[in-house]
Amino acid sequence: MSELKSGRRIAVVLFNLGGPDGQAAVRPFLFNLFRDPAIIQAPFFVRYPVATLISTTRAKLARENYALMGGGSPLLPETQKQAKALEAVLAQRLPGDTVQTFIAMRYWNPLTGETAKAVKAFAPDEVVLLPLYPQYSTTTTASSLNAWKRAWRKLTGRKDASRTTTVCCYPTAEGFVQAHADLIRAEYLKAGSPKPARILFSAHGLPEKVILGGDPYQRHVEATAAAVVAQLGDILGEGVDWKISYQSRVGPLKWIGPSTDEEVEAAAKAGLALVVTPIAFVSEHIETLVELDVEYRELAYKHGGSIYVRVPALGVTPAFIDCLGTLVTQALADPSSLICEDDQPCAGAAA
Ligand SMILES: C=CC1=C(C)c2cc3[nH]c(cc4nc(cc5[nH]c(cc1n2)c(C)c5CCC(=O)O)C(CCC(=O)O)=C4C)c(C)c3C=C
Ligand SMILES: [Fe+2]
Ligand SMILES: [Fe+2]
Repeated sequence: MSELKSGRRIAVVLFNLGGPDGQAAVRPFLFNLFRDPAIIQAPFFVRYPVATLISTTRAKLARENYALMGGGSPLLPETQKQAKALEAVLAQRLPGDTVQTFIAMRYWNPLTGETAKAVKAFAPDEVVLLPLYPQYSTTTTASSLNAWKRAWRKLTGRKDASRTTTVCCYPTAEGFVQAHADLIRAEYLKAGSPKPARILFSAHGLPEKVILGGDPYQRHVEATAAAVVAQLGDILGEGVDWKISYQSRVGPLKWIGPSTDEEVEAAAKAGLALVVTPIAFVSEHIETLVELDVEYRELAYKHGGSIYVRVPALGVTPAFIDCLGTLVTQALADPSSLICEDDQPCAGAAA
């Protein structure tokens, strides 16, 4: 029997939010985002007009911001690089199997339904769902996984011969934490080890009511930051501290805090060098390249800050890709090993 015949066909589906691929896509992308019940918790007849209104009013500013990155979001090309790198790692680790990675975006191409068709055409024995959201949230992870479940069920119905395994979250996974710590240390040293300094872990925010409703995201972000801090004993301490803050607030609701803009302003006024690290995004996109690199940098300088260092997103950092590879092989070997790491199960654990 040939190696291929005896091996499994394994589809690994990477999930992310997606971003507009050009100026014309900005409004429909925003519409898709705001009509998602995971983002706006209201009945359809309210959500639809609200999505139309917000996507129309927000589109102008959003287009200007996407124009700063060449017109559209780099999220898909960045995710494609991660998918290729992961495929190479898995080809080495699972030499008897045929592994192919796929990308399913929630709000722009390649949309989940199209990806599900491509995965079906691949005829997998195993499907591993791997959200590129290390910290679980109903607004991201659950929304993406639910969209997948709907699309996959519609395509395969009762004839699904494959087994699906879900990696629900990995806020303190070893290689993920190590990759963050190494990147932070490298940037801090490159800046000349300034003191006094603050490492600011900036995560995408959420409306407070989402957290109060039981979403584990903030708890997961805090767990990630604590795990990274535990690796940074050599630079933290005398004259160097750390804090978590939340960015990218949208809409009139109260969001969790402290907000990154307030923290940047406060640190700059206090004469602290800032080392800002995106802790909940695993690739570069509008929230890192515009919000962190342009808006908050300007804010820091405006308030007297002189050193503002931005730590790159993880991208294809080998320790991170290796960690994704481990999550996939663990999922294949023992799906029950994928319980949430703080022993408080999140909704995705049973998916
Ligand atoms: C941890 C990741 C993310 C969470 C949690 C999240 C929640 C969330 N986002 C919005 C509104 C917007 N998000 C937008 C873009 C965007 N957000 C994330 C990640 C998380 N969002 C990513 C990866 C991106 C894509 C960036 C790109 O390059 O295209 C946008 C569009 C940009 C803008 O207009 O600012 C909006 C709007 C809400 C309301 C929310 C939770 C309720
Ligand atoms: Fe989880
Ligand atoms: Fe967002």
